[in-house]
Amino acid sequence: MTPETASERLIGVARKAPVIPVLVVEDAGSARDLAQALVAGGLYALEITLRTPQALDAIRAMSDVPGAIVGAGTLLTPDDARRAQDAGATFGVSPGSSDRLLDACEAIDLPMLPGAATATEAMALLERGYSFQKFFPAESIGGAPALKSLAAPLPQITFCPTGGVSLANAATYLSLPNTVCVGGSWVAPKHMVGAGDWDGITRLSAEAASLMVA
Ligand SMILES: O=C(O)C(=O)C[C@H](O)[C@H](O)COP(=O)(O)O
Repeated sequence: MTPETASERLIGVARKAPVIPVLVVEDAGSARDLAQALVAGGLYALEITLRTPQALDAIRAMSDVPGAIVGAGTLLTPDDARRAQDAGATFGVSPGSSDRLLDACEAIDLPMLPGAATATEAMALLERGYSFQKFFPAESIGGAPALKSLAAPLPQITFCPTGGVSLANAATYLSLPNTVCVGGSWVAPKHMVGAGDWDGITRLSAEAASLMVA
């Protein structure tokens, strides 16, 4: 899959809801309930980070939840991309990018949302064909003002800011012309997942889903 096609497809996915939950799953046994709770609130694209031993099993468990569009985050290596796809991930997300990782995702047709933190990184990804990028770690590299500044010289890049985004600042990002959605872990807090508070997570999901995109 070409980078152009990957970005186009993922922007389509990103437009389905203003927030992509970033999930760190410790217990694959509750992954299905978690995905159902988020989808019930109106968030469909889910990013399961490959940061826990249970992540691939969680992707497997979530991938047949009706309405869920399951992706894998924290993809760092070609092997990560292959294992995530084998488990059922339909897209990949990375905090940054490397040629090896992007080559692998293109070769196996896994649409990829690669990360950029500077104009130079964003330009390199654009040169390769990725017009949809994750802006990471959003809050600590200048937040919405920094992302707004990138929109002036690079209006052809659309971003999903992630890292430090919360209900309190998401609307500011979503009002930017170059932001189509945000990523964040706040919709599935560890204590609520641990307690199996699925109604509570559906409420957080619905609150996030009602945020307006400019
Ligand atoms: O794992 C990845 O692929 C990442 O790039 C990092 C995540 O996007 C952030 O850790 C989410 O940040 P918070 O919403 O502040 O918890």
